[in-house]
Amino acid sequence: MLEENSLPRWHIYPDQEQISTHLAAAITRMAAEAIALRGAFHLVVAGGNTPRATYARLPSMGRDWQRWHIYHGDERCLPPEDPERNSLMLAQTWLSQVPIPGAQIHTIPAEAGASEAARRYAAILPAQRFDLVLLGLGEDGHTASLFPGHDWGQEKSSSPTLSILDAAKAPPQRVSLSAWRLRHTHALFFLACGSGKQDAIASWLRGENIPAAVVGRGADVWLDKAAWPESLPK
Ligand SMILES: O=C1O[C@H](COP(=O)(O)O)[C@@H](O)[C@H](O)[C@H]1O
Repeated sequence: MLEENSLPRWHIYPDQEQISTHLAAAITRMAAEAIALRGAFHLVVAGGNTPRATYARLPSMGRDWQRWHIYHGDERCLPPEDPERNSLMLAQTWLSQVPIPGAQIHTIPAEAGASEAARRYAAILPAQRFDLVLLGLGEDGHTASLFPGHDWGQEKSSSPTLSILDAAKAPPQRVSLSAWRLRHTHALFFLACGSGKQDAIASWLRGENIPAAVVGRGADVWLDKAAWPESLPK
């Protein structure tokens, strides 16, 4: 269970190849545990580029696909066929190759615009905790589409989905699950690879008020050596 006040656990791997293999194995293990305990696996997926290699390993490692339910942590407000859509990346790397029922793949209808899509997505989210939330890390410390200097929806009373109209990273219009909804989960993983993530990791370790640190209290953080700040011991 996610501890409100505990520190993250840092898991450092030599390279992205190894991290992807171990992370895909951990996801499929958690799926098997959730299915054995609760009959289903409710997973929130990260967008961006970093998780591609992990997702590409899942078709050959996962099983019981009929019991998987997929949600997005965030989406960019672009047409569904735009190469920058997180849903397209997920379909191309993983979901088109496995028999998860279409009704259990919950894409954010971001092409409808941020406000409308956030409103519609809030209505389909389950009341119970997710089993696993997988998140990425932006170079500025953002996670999902929760950006520094914005409202992250940390309160239980906040809307579970947020519409973002002026994101610091393109495209400016996005939809994100709130910080509270992302933390309403049995387990929380972050994935960060590459030297571009060093500054964000250093801010997190210094205890700065960045979205990843706020959402990631008590999380497991999977990273490669290149993402670990050079000034700190590995
Ligand atoms: O814009 C986004 O950025 C983060 C990080 O992406 P990456 O390409 O650096 O891995 C991602 O986790 C988020 O889902 C995405 O929409």
